[in-house]
Amino acid sequence: IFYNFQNPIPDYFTMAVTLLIILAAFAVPFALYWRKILKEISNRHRINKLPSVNSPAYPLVGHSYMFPRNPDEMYDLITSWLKWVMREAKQKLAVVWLGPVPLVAIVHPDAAEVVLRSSKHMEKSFVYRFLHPWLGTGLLTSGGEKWKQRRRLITPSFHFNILLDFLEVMNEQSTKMLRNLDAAVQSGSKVNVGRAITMCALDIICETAMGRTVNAQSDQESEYVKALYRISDIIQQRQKSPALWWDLAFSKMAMGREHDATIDVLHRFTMNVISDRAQSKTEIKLNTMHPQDMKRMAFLDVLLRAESEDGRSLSLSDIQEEVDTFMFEGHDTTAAAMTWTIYLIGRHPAIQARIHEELDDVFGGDMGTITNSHLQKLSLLERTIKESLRMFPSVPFIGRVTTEECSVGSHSIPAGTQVAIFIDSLHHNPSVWPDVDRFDPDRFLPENCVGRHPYSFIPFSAGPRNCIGQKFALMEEKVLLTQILRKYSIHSHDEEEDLRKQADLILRSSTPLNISLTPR
Ligand code: HEM
Repeated sequence: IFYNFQNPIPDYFTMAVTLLIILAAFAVPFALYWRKILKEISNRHRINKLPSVNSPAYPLVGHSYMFPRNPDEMYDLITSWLKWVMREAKQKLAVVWLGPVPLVAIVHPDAAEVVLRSSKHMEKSFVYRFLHPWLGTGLLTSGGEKWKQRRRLITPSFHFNILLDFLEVMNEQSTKMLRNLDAAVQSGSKVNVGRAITMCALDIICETAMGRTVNAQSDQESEYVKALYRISDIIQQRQKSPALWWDLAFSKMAMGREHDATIDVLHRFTMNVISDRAQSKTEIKLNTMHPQDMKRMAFLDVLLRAESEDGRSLSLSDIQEEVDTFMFEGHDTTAAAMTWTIYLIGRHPAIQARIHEELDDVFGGDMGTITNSHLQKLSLLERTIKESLRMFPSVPFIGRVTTEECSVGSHSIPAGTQVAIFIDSLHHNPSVWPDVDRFDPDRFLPENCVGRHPYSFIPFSAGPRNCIGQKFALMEEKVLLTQILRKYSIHSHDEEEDLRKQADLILRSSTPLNISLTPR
């Protein structure tokens, strides 16, 4: 527009103005954001010095040109890259470029320790934001001061006395599960062990978190149960498909509207339960309660009585965030872990025979209530649970953002970097675990753990932001597995080589596991 076609001799004034406008277009943002821009350039420079995976990354698209069309195959691709990083490149971390955004993938305990042990890198990465509409910013998703206060307030809910009480719920619900399995075995119909375990774990978490039974094992049509499964599905699809990331556009899509309606069902249910329990709660405060008064309290009841040092308590909507978080974190994780354990036991008859022997020693054929003193004696079962969490960790990776620069050996990770600790890869790192693909519960015998890096086995994460529910999870796993194994022999028909891991929010098999039960 500044060029005069009638008179092609340059108009110096116009040219000067044009030049000034172009300079201003660059100079103004630079003047405003020069610190940020220089920092970003320097960060990119440092990230480019970090090891990467065995495929080239290109400007702007990064490694995304390699990403499979089917998002379910994405995990396979990343884990195969990380296998190369551990085995061939022998590195502790590697950068994967998600388009223009670098993600530092951690596969070695030295690097995991740097991120997890510090109280500096506790902010969660961007993928957790898809959980916010449902879970708000509860313990799992919050950060900073809010997380610290909540963690302090919620920790007493996992007091040993309260967990012991939950053993009663676990016994009752798992007896129902066994009855359902017995009926299926006797009728000769195909037994879906994974489904039976999952519904039982759901009944347990509903009763322990909210003090309310949803009877998932008998009523699979419950509106709440259906909503719980649907929302996990939708969130998983969102996480995997960048096309669904933009909130405004998503809210206009059919899936977005279903997402909102489903969350509405979940929130209405939990808020009703919370309001009911709040009205009926006694005025006794948690720190002045006698253990006897705590009998059969749900997490929710404990939260209603929780008080910080300065006398502040949680509001009903704060409690809702936490109850929803327990519902999300507290059953699919344990159900996946138990299903994998059953699968592995069914593939390894020699280990199964030893577990049966241990159960016979402890119970002497008694099929009655399982007590804490029984659980303490089931050391092989516990090692088997750990080994299966090593091979198939329910939470296969966790994401953080570094809040300040940190170093792993000679590598430096700048502040503000997205980091993912690939627990599944770290648990298969041959520099830590000899014969990584072999199922061997005796790796966890005390004498075999001597000298092992404390961050080499982290199914429940580690450091200040580790899983608050790990004791609950191990107790539940032992109870349900004991119920099944006291009575049945297990046979798993799928070969290990035919399994495909699918990592959404939770690590599962991409197809239902084919497992049969025979009375012992
Ligand atoms: C086998 C079962 C389980 C596994 C493998 C597991 C694993 C994990 C992992 C890896 C984290 C860290 C997540 C992150 O940093 O993003 C976590 C956090 C958490 N888990 Fe679990 N979990 C299990 C069971 C449970 C149960 C039964 C509950 C509750 C009853 C629970 C409640 C939580 C909560 C509230 C957090 C957030 C803790 C915080 O950030 O302070 N988990 N879990």
